[in-house]
Amino acid sequence: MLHRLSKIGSREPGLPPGPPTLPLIGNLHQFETKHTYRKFTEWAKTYGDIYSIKMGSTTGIVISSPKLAREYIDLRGATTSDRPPVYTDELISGGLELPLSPYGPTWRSMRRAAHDMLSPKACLRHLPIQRAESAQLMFDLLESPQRFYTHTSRYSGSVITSVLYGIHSPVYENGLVEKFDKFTERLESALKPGNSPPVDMYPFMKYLPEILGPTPWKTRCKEVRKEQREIFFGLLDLVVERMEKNQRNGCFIESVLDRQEQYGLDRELIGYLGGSLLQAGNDTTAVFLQTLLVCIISHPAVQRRAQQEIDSVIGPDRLPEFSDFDNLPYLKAVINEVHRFRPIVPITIPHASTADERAGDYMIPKGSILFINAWGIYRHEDYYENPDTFDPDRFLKNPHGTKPGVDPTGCRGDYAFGAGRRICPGLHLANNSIALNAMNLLWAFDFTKAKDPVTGNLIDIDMNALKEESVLLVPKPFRCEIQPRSVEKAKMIRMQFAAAREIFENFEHHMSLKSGEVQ
Ligand code: HEM
Repeated sequence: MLHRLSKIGSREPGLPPGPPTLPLIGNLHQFETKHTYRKFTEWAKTYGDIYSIKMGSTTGIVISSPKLAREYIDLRGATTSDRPPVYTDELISGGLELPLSPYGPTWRSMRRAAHDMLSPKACLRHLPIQRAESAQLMFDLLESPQRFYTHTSRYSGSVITSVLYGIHSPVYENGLVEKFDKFTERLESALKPGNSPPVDMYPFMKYLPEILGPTPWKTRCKEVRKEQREIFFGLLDLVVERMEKNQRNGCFIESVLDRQEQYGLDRELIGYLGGSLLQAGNDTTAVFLQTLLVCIISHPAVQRRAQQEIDSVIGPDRLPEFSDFDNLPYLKAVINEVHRFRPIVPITIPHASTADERAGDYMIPKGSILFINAWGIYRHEDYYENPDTFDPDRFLKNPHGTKPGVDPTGCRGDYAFGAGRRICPGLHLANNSIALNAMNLLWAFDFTKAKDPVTGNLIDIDMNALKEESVLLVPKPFRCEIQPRSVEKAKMIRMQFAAAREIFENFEHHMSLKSGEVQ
């Protein structure tokens, strides 16, 4: 027994190398949960593209090159697509939230249904919603530019509530999107590793506190579970109610309810399927758009060049169309560079292995946690010239943005969306939103640093100021100036927004239903 205890935390023979460990805790003392991606990237410079860390008795394998991500995650999907157990999530959602659910039949049924809404072809059907919502985003920015933060959040949330539940969210404050954002903060706090004992690494701790006294972290999980179920199943009931009143609008949950036997999903799973897509898709696009703004305001020459390209292809007399994006190589390069420079989920969501695997001379044991270090991949000096510099041109010189002569195996622009069988299923929907809004916003507005009212000096944006509580890299709200580029463009935006009413009406039936607290 003592011998077994003394081995906890130490690196077993055959594992890839890694930082020195301490008994019982392994490497846990060496990284804070807040900026794990930075520590993981620093270690990759010392221990290589694949190394191991110990977290108690659990083994973590950190992968920090495109080649190895392809080899171990993409190509070995059959054994590297599980998720590590998260006890707090089990208490909250019983493992039914798609992004954290174990790799198995339930995950497969949910993922198959999600694909029917999120495949590239299905996403073309969602473009009218995205166009209308983007028209509202531009209108909102004309009316109250200083609230660009909540406007982008409303955009992102309203697209996903419209596509999933057929619910347009016309305002942020006191509406469904704000309610859900606030709930997400409570959920993230309940799931945050430091906010509960490390029960996943030391499972006996699950039972200890109950013997010793109150367990506020468990109480918090129960409260979050109750709130989550009220939201998820409240939204599901709203769709059912609307269908009973013959007020269908072709949303995703309607089609899942129509085909629930074919998908093998009961009411419980449909509730969690819709809810987890809402959870995963609600704020991610907004965070990307906020990050894009941070980057272009801090790099005015990049903004000017993207606007010049848009002006030469689209001109001042019409708004951009989705099809214009193919003719805007520099804007595409800017978007790729934002994903590379600041992947908003910097170590993606950890995968877990379900069988022993060999990695060259090393062993990856079954049950290891696999970290795809997207931040480290995109900061890899063998692959990228000056990786810490924001430079969209790298993607014009090479489709992967890499240095000349680099082996392109595994090089992709979308590690920000993860890898393998768990890769983000929302990436096509997100990419369409990003393309549309990047074109619209840069066609319509100039984004500049704010001026200090006293000194008149321009106020720099601190690119490293991030919201502490989120698991995503979310820029802290920052000050900036947003001006329409001409009076004529402002007029066109107002007309486009007025025309969008026709689309929105179809997604506002819920406002006449009795469960009308959803706004
Ligand atoms: C810029 C926007 C987005 C980014 C950067 C992003 C990023 C990610 C990442 C890194 C993962 C983990 C992948 C892995 O485990 O390898 C993920 C998973 C997921 N994302 Fe996204 N995402 C975005 C937008 C969306 C949207 C709009 C939706 C929904 C419509 C969505 C739904 C999901 C779901 C359901 C999963 C879990 C997949 C699974 O475990 O099988 N995401 N996303």
